[in-house]
Amino acid sequence: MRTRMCPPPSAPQAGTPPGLPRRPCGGVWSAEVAAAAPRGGRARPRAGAALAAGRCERHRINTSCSGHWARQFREFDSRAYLNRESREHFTICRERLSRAPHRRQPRDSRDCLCRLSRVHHCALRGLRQAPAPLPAWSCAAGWPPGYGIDTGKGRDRCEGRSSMEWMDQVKGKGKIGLPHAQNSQQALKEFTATWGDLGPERRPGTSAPTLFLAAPAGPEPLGYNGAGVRYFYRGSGDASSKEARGSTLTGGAIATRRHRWTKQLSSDFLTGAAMPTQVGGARERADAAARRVGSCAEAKQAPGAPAAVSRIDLAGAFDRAAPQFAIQLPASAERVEFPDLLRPGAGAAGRRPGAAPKLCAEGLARDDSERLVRLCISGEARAGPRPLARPRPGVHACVAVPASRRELVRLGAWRGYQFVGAEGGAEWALLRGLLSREEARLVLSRMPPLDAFEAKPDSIDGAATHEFYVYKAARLLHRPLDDVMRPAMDRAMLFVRARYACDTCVVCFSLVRRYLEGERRGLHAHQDMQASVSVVFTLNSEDYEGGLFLMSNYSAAQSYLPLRTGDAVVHQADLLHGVAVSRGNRWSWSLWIKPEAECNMFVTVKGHFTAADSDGDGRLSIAEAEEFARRANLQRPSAAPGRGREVAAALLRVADMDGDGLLDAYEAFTVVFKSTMPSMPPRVR
Ligand SMILES: O=C(O)CCC(=O)C(=O)O
Ligand SMILES: [Fe+2]
Repeated sequence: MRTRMCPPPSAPQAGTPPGLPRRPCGGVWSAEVAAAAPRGGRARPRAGAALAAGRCERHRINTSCSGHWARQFREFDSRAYLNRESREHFTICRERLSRAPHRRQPRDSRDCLCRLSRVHHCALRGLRQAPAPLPAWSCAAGWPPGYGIDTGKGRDRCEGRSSMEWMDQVKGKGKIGLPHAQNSQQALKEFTATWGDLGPERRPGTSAPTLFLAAPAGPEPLGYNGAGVRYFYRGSGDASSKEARGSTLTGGAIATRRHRWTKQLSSDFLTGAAMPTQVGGARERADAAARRVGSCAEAKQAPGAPAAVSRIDLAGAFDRAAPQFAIQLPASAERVEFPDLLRPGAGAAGRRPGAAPKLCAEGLARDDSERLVRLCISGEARAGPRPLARPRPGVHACVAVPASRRELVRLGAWRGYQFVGAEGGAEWALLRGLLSREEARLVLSRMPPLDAFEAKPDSIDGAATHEFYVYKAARLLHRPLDDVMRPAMDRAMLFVRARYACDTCVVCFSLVRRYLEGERRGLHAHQDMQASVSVVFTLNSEDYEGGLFLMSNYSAAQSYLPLRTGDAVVHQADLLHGVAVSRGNRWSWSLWIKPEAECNMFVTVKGHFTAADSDGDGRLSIAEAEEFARRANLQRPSAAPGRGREVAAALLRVADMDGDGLLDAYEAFTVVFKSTMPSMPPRVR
């Protein structure tokens, strides 16, 4: 291990404060270091911080130079939120430095460090000088212009918050950077009002979208998730590949002009794990990762065990940074025990044994118990894409069930329990057995054939929806299902009308979703922006593991509601939720409820679409899109009056998800959908 200083540069150094040695790797000491330097002594900033801030200081490196260099470089490259200018600058720096005097293989860690710090320094200088500053709203707490970087140490210049946390807050609550918005609904409303400004050509100085995570000059393709929140692309380590720009920040769907919608695991944002670096194959990678998570998280009924006992096999590899899994508490469970959590060496060949974990909490899960239980399992994980050199102790898996309290509810002749809770400030209610078991059985028995289900790209993840509509825009489409669903729907509406100030609310959409093995395994975390109130019924909890999860923000752990067949979850558009099924086939039935006038809008939009589609081929060309935009009164703030073609071009750019240059009805509806969000009626009870 060496601790020598870099050789002094031959040129005299300007700007070296008295009391400090000549700066070893070129440049000047930062004011911060100078201030921290003891009189006549030498500053000793922490090595990591010093590197990240571009200072060169005594530093010990105990690893091979090239490996260390490469690792640091990769980290910097992938973590920095670079806008285009910074990225170019960074690339130039990298190239220049690779041709610089240090080009020869570094002889030791000292040379390595010098080169490393020079790259950092150069790149950071580039960042500071980036001509396109981040807009003021990029961080409410005042992220200085031109400086948007996460050093990988979890800190940035955004008032001490890591940019990760900051992003989190933006995505989860929509509050940061939105000085006028009181809540995410309002924020998103403001956001969607600027829909026309989506697009790569947005320039600084134009009116800023209210919820926008990228520098205006950032990598071009932008997309938004189900909540209407736009993400920008994280810089990729592979600068040579344009496709690599598709590597995304986190959860939700990303749409680009060039690429179809891609899936993304939400967990990788915080952990940095399983971060796909290229769009090509991102879906496959996400699927593989989902499978990995699924396979490690099995909650099984032990063969021959009494029905009340459930067993968890932590099998296979799981994400060491954020292993998560869900179990369904068996409906009949009185006591839930996990006697054999991890059997060392058991299972698939090549699996590494882990130290036996211990149960840190156990819970009772009686039917209709006062609260839903939460179970945690602690242990040490050795599994993973690469075994950990030193397993980390601590809680590695939690069967997280949101906290709740139980209340008795009467809805007409129906009497039952509701569990109420809140996740990330968004309230939910679980109505146990709002649909009776018999009704659930009838619903399943009347299910239309699989090919009658829609397979359009889902607005959340772009994959086939596999959903069947019983009502669309309040119009009944399938009587056989409605006949058996109606009593439960009426009960749900009694509940909704009593709980929310929404007298004119109607069931605007009623749909069944299926999550079949080999077909669809889940739905990314999202908010239901298409409904004022959503009601989701569980139709067959016995047949699958996993299910509906809630999240308090996009980086938070998923907590699973222990739903049983017939249970209904009622929530509003602010609840972040998704679906993950790790085994079996799942069916759910959702009601999307909104004020009648807002619901009728779909009929109006459909009328506009049909009227604009002059050749009747079901798809709008740019000329037809112009007519559609005019009729639907879609506006683009920065477009001059009378510039209809410009509006239509922006509309196509934003809405044309399959990139065929035309707008089909689904694409047109989606964009209108997102630009006209429902109100969120206040809760009255
Ligand atoms: O299938 C479910 O349980 C929920 C579906 C959902 O969240 C949605 O369609 O928005
Ligand atoms: Fe949803």
